[in-house]
Amino acid sequence: MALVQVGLALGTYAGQRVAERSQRPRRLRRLLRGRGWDRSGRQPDAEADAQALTRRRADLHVGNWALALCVGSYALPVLTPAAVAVTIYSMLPLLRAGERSLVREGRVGDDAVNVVVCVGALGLGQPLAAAVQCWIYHAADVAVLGSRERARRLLDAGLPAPTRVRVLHGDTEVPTAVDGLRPGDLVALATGEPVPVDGRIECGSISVDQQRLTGESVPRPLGPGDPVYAGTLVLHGEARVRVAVAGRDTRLARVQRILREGAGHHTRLQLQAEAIADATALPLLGASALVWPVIGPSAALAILFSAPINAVRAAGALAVSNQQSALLREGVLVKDGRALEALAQVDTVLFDKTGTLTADALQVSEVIATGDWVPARVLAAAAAAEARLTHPLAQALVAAAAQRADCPPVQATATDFRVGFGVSAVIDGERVLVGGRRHLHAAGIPIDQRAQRALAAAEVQGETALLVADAAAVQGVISLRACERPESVGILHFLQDQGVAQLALVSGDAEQPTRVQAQALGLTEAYSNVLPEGKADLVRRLQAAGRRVCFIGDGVNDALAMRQADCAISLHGAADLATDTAGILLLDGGLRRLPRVVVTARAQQAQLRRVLTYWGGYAVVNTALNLGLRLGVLPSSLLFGAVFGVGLLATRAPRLGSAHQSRDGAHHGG
Ligand SMILES: Nc1ncnc2c1ncn2[C@@H]1O[C@H](COP(=O)(O)OP(=O)(O)OP(=O)(O)O)[C@@H](O)[C@H]1O
Ligand SMILES: [Zn+2]
Repeated sequence: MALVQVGLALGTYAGQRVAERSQRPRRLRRLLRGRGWDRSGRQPDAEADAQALTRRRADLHVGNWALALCVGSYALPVLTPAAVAVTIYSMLPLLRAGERSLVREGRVGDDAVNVVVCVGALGLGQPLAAAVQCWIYHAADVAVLGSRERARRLLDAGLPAPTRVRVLHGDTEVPTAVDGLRPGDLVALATGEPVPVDGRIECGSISVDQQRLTGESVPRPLGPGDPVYAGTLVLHGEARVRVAVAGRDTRLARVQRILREGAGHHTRLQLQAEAIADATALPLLGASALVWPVIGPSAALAILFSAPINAVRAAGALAVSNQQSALLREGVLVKDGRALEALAQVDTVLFDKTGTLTADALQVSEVIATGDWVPARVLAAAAAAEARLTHPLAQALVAAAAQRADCPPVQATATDFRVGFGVSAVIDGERVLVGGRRHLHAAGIPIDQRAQRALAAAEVQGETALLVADAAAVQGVISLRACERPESVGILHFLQDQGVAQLALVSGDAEQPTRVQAQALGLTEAYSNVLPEGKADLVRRLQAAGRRVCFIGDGVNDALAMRQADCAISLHGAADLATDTAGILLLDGGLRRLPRVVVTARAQQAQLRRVLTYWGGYAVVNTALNLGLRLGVLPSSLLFGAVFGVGLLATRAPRLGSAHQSRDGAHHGG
């Protein structure tokens, strides 16, 4: 009877494969047609995953029935044929996975173990054990794919998604589809409306809820000139917004794309667990065959339940995606789960100076003329040369010039920016340089005594001093002050308390201001005059000395160092997501969430370790019970099912807590 069941299972599988082969051309055609029709802009891989999830859910459904019928057949033996049939049907995906890894990849891995267990259990006349094994296989798949899908949907859920907006043509409002918006269009926004695009307010004032994008739960008042972003909501007021980008290019759309791409990554710990499972599959099968004559076929087969890789995979994926969604609700975008994993291990944190530990915006505190020019001309020339740059120094100069009545705007041409040095431009036919000492040295322009003194005077106060020169000599010194972020000192203390041994400031600025800033923050280590490649070298040196380095800074300017670091955190906000190299982005542009990220990273690591210990413990117990007490296939499979259920519940539990929190947060936000 049992052998008939095995024959039936293998026969059904073979039949299914033959039928599939004959259908393939038709499926291919359907697939091609599907591609052509798809204009929704969704990523094909996301779509494939969504389809896979639907299929796996159906498989799990069959698994449920198989389980129920097998249990039922103990009370009602007439159900046995149906139970066996449904169990065999539920087994087909496992057989296919086994065939794929064995035949196509030539690999004896966990899939092969699954097949042996299922077919073996049928052969021993224990369809229930086979059904349990199938059910766990399907449940784990659903959990993994489901958590990936959840990570993707993270931003969609509850997101205001307008379809029509009011576009202004002169003074008349024309209802237009969001898809038809173009950069430069003027859109009218009023209370209660979702912002459909990224743009700037032209007139009016509104307060917006941007919790979805930055985790900020307090409404933010905005006026003319302020940027607004798609995915936020107008809580109050009216405004006209000039569209900068719409559709697929908005910050929101880019965040969603990143989430989609990142959702597939596995953490190192997960990969390790899978590697172990794959490596132990063959020895496990061998051992089982070896002890067969001693402990009997049932116990020998039951030992194979000791490779719970599907369960480990499911628990790992759940742990990672849960933490990721909890963080996103607070405005922290984890692009890559591996960055969070690395962060848990970090013992050295390097900070960039401007915009990281200090506020983004600098203020011009003094303009000193040291040559023939008047101060206003020094500032006007500097502002003109920097006009097109986004560097914090450039923005400060431009803002300062705009505020002074005696600084009429002048035109610069042929501007050239050299990272870590400064800019040069041509103004009224004359070459002008703006930058630090390095920049002038490189251009061969001498720094005279007066300029030296002005530089030194600014730098002892911790200010960044820029030299402004024409082709022959220095014409003036502009000093800029950065305000510390109020939260910086507390956060540095927190990191020290968490056992981060080394904290240092790394800056391209001159020695004196860097040191003064570091002292003000209570940092004992500071590296100054470091160019971008130098920052990457520093990270490499520290790593060679056995350190695990986290670099926190501007994800675009410090790209080299960030790529080299074990973990990179960017405070660049989401302004330049596409070019940002950091694995973790603090979307509100501040450091306030950093402690939360560190705590979460460590919690996740601890959770993944617990998962591995839990299943490792189970493997040992199951092996011992079968070797010692000859537990057998059925009791062993029931034990497996019970341990799996408890483990899954334990992994899911924290999610309820964080979902609750976020609902509260959203409530306060409006
Ligand atoms: N736009 C600019 N205009 C003038 N000088 C500049 C500009 N950008 C950089 N510099 C010069 O290069 C130095 C290093 O700046 P850079 O932003 O590359 O380094 P950084 O390490 O990011 O600085 P920080 O630590 O202050 O953030 C500045 O102190 C300044 O002297
Ligand atoms: Zn910087």
